[in-house]
Amino acid sequence: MSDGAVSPDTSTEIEDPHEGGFRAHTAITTERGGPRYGEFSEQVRTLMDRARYACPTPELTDELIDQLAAINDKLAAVRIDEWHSPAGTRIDLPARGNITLPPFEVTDVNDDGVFATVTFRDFHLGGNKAAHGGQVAVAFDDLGGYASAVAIQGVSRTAYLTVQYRSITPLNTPLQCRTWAEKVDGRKVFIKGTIHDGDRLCAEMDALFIKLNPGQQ
Ligand SMILES: CCCCCCCCCCCCCC(=O)SCCNC(=O)CCNC(=O)[C@H](O)C(C)(C)COP(=O)(O)OP(=O)(O)OC[C@H]1O[C@@H](n2cnc3c(N)ncnc32)[C@H](O)[C@@H]1OP(=O)(O)O
Repeated sequence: MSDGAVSPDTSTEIEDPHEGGFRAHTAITTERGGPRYGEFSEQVRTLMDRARYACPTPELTDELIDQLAAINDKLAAVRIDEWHSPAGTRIDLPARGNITLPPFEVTDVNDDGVFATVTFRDFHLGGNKAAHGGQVAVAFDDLGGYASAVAIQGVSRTAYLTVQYRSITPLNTPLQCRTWAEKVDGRKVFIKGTIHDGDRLCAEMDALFIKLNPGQQ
């Protein structure tokens, strides 16, 4: 750490023996970042929402830059590796606490796949109040990876992922996402997915995930 500051979190920055690019033994947690980490994530998302639609005066922009720079300095001082950060490992929070994903809540995992409620926010705007197509693919990639992990009980990477955009995917609306393994052929896991707004199909996914070999990055 360049400024000599020592964060309590960095004490957990230990090398974890692992089998590939995605670590099979990434420690999931409900505690990292403290009991209010979910509120912190929500504030970050709200910041992105507000920034997306804000038109600040030049004076307010100056003020915000200073405030955000101060916040960024505080966060830089507690930077940690991806395997131990709360973002991505807090399984009690929407999208495992990963603020880069459209927030989703997994509601069921069973033989029919992974079922989740996903809500695209203001900052996922593509245009005319619809979600950006790339953000729809992000949701599918993560929840498709989840379905692949369930199917093979291991880690995989996306080889391809195609999305058919069937109708507008609305913002700020809880949507029903389902992803499931259609077929497993050796290391190849063929994944399908849908996102619905009620009865209306918004988008469909067709993807191939490849199970990583031991030691594969
Ligand atoms: C409670 C907590 C739950 C936690 C859940 C966590 C979920 C997290 C979810 C996060 C999710 C995030 C996920 C992400 O974001 S992953 C990030 C995005 N993906 C990547 O960066 C992947 C980049 N590509 C690669 O690394 C390699 O190409 C891979 C690993 C994919 C395959 O290279 P590898 O050298 O290993 O394998 P191979 O080349 O011998 O191929 C093997 C077989 O596959 C067939 N093949 C390969 N590619 C294609 C293709 N494009 N179309 C059709 N077929 C294809 C191939 O013909 C062969 O078939 P066959 O000859 O055997 O029949």
